[in-house]
Amino acid sequence: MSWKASERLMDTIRHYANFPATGVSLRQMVQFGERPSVGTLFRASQFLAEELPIRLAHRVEELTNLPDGLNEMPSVKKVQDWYAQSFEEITGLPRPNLGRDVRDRLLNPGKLNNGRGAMLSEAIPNPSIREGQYASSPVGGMTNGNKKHQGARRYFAMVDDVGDWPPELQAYNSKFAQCLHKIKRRHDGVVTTMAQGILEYKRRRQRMQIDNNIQSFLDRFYMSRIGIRMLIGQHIALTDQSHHRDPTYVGIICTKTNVRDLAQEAIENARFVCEDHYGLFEAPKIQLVCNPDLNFMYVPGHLSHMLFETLKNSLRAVVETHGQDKQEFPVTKVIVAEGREDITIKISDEGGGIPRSAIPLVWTYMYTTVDRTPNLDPDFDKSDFKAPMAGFGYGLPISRLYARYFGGDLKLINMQSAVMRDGSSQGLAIPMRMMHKRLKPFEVSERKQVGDAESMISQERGRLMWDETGGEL
Ligand SMILES: Nc1ncnc2c1ncn2[C@@H]1O[C@H](COP(=O)(O)OP(=O)(O)OP(=O)(O)O)[C@@H](O)[C@H]1O
Repeated sequence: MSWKASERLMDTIRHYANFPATGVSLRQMVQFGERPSVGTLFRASQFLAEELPIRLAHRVEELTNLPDGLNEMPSVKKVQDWYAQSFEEITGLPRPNLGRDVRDRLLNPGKLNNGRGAMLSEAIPNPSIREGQYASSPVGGMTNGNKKHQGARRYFAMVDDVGDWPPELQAYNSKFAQCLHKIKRRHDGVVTTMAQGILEYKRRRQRMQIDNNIQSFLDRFYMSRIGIRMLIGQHIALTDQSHHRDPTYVGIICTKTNVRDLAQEAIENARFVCEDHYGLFEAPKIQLVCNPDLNFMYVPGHLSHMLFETLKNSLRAVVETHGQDKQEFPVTKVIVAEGREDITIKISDEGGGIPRSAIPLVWTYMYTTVDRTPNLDPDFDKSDFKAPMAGFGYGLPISRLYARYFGGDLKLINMQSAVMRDGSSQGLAIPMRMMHKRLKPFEVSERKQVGDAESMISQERGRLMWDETGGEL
């Protein structure tokens, strides 16, 4: 029998939705170091045991209140049930009964930092996000900028670790991590199931596109999901100390993410999917220009996702513009620029670009130029799921959320053009192309330049310490 939320549970969820979420900065996440102690992990578990239900409750509330019958779509209801069920599991997990001395010790920051522990300075707001851009207002009208509340709970707190901790702490830590693991699995299919829900809605209402309301709901919803999964993934990885880990990792954050290696891997994956999809002997080539020693602190999984999605788009555009039966395709270029403050990855292809009128649409969910959206059957998010070449219209908007999540951005610079048969005007120098594209897009297309879309992923380096999204996630 399928799970169903009781009225009592829904009441509790409504209560939690009154509280604002507390943002956690990347810097706080890496303060745990490679091997956090039982006490420190326990404090983090306590924080998450409150924070995650608050975030989940916001999502349940939002899903319940979706307009125009979207909340009634079977797939939307399914997602809502997942959130409610996960809420129930976390809040229902029995906490250990701790003696006074243990509780005091947990609050004692230890000897680090002159006895003040490793307390962190305030996170600064995420520069890529306007205040409240992805925030939903808590039901009771409290604002997200509720500093008093935010200051009261801390994700990272170093505790006095001299001596042993009672076994209940360790047992709770691993129970909590197991619970998070199960939740993470349950939510694997959220993006695709929501996509299915939007499809159901579009069919039912005979809509071609979704409106602004739904678009901003989805932006908030997926951004929140990135935050929740980041916290869950990080906590599971920190708790799992069973195997010897790479010393450059703190949880799922790599303090030395090597951009070239990641880009190379994404190129191979995207080319492989492209060959497979179009039945090509060899996918169009991709040239990578990157300093091999370029490292920065980041979540490698996020960067891989953005690169893979944008590269797939470029390859698809190149193949479809020039024809599947071509022997040689124009080379797509991936150029990684290392500035003092930013790392920018520019992907330029010669795949025909995007009509100007469609540019605003590429950022909307479910906009795709693929004729037939791949079938979304309920089990397709299982591990044998093969990444499709394209078709959901999720690649760009979700990748941009990933970029913004830690203060970066993803931009598309477009120069739509007809393909010149002789290909004579290829190969304009990049700085010029940039200038043309930014300042005089029409002039470029009048020249019928064969050089078409650029995706730019940028991330600020070095100072990655802001709140996930200024508090809401
Ligand atoms: N480099 C590009 N050149 C030309 N058109 C592009 C390029 N990148 C994206 N587009 C257009 O933007 C649309 C939306 O892209 P997006 O990545 O969001 O979705 P998709 O590729 O269609 O599907 P998926 O969700 O599976 O990635 C594409 O269908 C395509 O028409």
